[in-house]
Amino acid sequence: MTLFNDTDIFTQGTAGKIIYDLPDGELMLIDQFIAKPEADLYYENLLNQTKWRHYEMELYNKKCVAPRMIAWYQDNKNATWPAELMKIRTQVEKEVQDSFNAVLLNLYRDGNDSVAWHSDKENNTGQNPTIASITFGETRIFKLRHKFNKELAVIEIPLHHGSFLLMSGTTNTFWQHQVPKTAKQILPRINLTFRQVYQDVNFL
Ligand SMILES: O=C(O)CCC(=O)C(=O)O
Ligand SMILES: [Fe+2]
Repeated sequence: MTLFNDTDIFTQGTAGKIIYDLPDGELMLIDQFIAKPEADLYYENLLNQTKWRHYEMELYNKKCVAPRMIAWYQDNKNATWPAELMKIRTQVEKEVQDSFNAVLLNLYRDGNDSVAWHSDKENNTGQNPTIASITFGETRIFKLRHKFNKELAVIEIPLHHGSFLLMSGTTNTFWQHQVPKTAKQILPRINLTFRQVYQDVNFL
C-alpha cells in the first residue's frame, strides 16, 4: 500500500531569482521556476516515458559507463521531441530570451549516481555556451570550482524540484561543476540541460 506519492516529499526552495556574484562567469538560479504540481507531473512523465540509457565513454583508453542514465534530443536529428520537453524548452527560452536546439537528460537513480568535475565547453557548443539546467525530483548539491584560482571557495548550490540554473558568459571557460554522490537514501533526480549545438553530436 502506498501512503504517499514519491513526489509529495520533493521540496522546493524559496521562490525567486538569485544572481551569483561569480568571478569570471555568470550564474543565475530561479527556485520554483516550475511550480510544484507541474514539476510533479514532469517528474513522473520524464521518469517513466524517457528511453533512459547508459552512457559509455572512454577514460584513459578504457571504456567506462557513467554512473547515471542519459537521453538526448536534438533538432533535426533523432526522434521528435516529446511534448513535455518542448513545453519546458519554450518556457526556458522565454526566460533566457535565447534559443536552444538540444537537451541532455540525466537521471540520477539514487545517491550512487553522480557527475564528476567537468566543464560543458565542448567543441560542439562553441565558445562560452549558455547552459540552461532544470531539475525535477530529489534535491542534489551542485558544486562549482574555479579552474585556475584555487583561492576561490567551492560554491555549493542545492538544486531543488522545479529549479532553473543558468550558466552563461565565461562560466564554462573558467569553472568546472559536479554533482557528487551521497550516502543518503534518496529518490531519483532528473536534470535537463538545454544547449545550443553547432554540429551533430555523435556521442548520443
Ligand atoms: O545534473 C546536473 O545538475 C548537472 C549535469 C551536467 O553537468 C551536465 O549534464 O553536463
Ligand atoms: Fe555539465
